Amino acid sequence: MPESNSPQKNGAKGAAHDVAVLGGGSFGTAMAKVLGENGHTVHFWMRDQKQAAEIEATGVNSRYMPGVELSGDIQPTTDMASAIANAEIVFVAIPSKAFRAVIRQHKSDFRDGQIVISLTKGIERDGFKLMSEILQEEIPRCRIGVLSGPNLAAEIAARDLTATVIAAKDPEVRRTVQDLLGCEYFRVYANVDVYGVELAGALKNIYAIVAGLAEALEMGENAQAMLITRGLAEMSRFAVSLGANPMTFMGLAGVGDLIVTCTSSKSRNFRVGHAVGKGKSLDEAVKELGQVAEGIYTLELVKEKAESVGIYMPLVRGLYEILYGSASIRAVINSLMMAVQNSDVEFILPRTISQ
Ligand SMILES: NC(=O)C1=CN([C@@H]2O[C@H](COP(=O)(O)OP(=O)(O)OC[C@H]3O[C@@H](n4cnc5c(N)ncnc54)[C@H](O)[C@@H]3O)[C@@H](O)[C@H]2O)C=CC1
Ligand SMILES: O=C(CO)COP(=O)(O)O
Repeated sequence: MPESNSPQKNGAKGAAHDVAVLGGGSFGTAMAKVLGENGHTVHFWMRDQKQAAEIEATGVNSRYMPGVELSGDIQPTTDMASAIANAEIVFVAIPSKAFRAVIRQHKSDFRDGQIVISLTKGIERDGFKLMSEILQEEIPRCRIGVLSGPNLAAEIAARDLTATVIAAKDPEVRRTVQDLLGCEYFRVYANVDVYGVELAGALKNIYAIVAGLAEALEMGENAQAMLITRGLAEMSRFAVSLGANPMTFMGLAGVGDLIVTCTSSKSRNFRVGHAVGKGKSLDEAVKELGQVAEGIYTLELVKEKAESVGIYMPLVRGLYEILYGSASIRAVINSLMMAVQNSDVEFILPRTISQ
C-alpha cells in the first residue's frame, strides 16, 4: 500500500500490535480500517490476488468498499500462513459457508494461545455449529472470542459512531480486543455469554429479511415495531432453549443488532427481503445483491432446528413458506395475525401453547 498519512491513533489507548484480518469482503475491510487507523499493523488476508494488488497499490477495496481509503499500516496478502504467523491476534470475517474449510486448511499455522476472534454471523449446516464452535473444534489450542453487534460495515468505514460486543470466557481476550479496537468512534462492550452473543448475530438476519419484506409492502411503522419485537421474542425463545442467557438479548448484540438490521437499507438481509417484497424471486434478489446475506441460509437451518426441538417460531416458519414454499405473502401475514392471542413477554406470563 502506498505510504499514506501516518497512522492516526483515533484516541485509541492500547499499544500497537500486529494483527491479522482474514476475509477481504465488506466487514473484513471495515475492521482492517479501524485497526489500521488505531495504529496497528494489519496483515489483511484475502483469496483474490487482484484485489490484494489493488489495495496494495491504491489503498481501496473497490469491489466491496468503493471510495473508502484505507490508511495506516495495512498489508494486503494472499499468503495466509504468513498473515497468521505475523499476528498476535487474528480476526476472521469469512462467510459461514467457507469458514471451516478456510480455518481447517491453515490450522497448523495457528499458535498455542493465539487469540482468534470470529466476526462472522452465521451457522454451519452440519451439526448446527456456530463459528466459535468451529474454531474450538479446529484450533482448540487458541483462545477464542466472538465480536458481534449493530455494526453495518459502511457506517464503521465512514467513522460513524458505533458500538459492538466482544464475547469471550477469558477476561484477557475481552480486554485485548477492547484495547485493540476501541477508539473515538468505535466502542467495545464485553459479555461472557459467547453462545448467546453469537446466536443473536446469526438469528437477527432472518428478521431483517422479514422487515425488508414488510417495508416493501408498505405495512406501516406499527407493523415494523410489531415484527421487530416479536422477532426478539422468537429469537430469544429459541436461543434460551439452546442454552443462551436471555439477558444477552437486551444488549447490543441482541436488540441492538436486531434494530439496525431491521431498519436499515444498508443491511444486505433487509435488501433481499425488500427485493422479494417488490416481486423479485429469491435468486434474482441474491444475484442483484452480489454480497453475502447470511440470513437466507440461517433461515433454513433454524426452521429445521426449531421443528426438531419443538420451538414455536411463527415468523421463521412464515418466511420459510414465502421464500422456499408456495405460500403467498398475504396468506402468511393473515395466518400470523389470526393465530391465538398470546402473551407479550413470556418470561413474565407463560405463552399459551397453540401449535
Ligand atoms: N458487512 C457487514 O456489515 C457485516 C458483516 N458481518 C459478517 O461478516 C461475514 C463476512 O461478511 P462480509 O464481509 O460482509 O461479506 P461480503 O459479501 O462483503 O464479502 C465476502 C468475502 O468473503 C470472501 N470469501 C467467500 N468465500 C471464501 C472462501 N472460500 N475463501 C476465502 N474467502 C472467501 C469473498 O471473497 C469476500 O471477500 C458475514 O458472516 C457477515 O454476516 C458482520 C457484521 C457486519
Ligand atoms: O450484521 C450486520 C450489521 O450488524 C450486517 O447486516 P447484513 O449482513 O444484513 O448487511
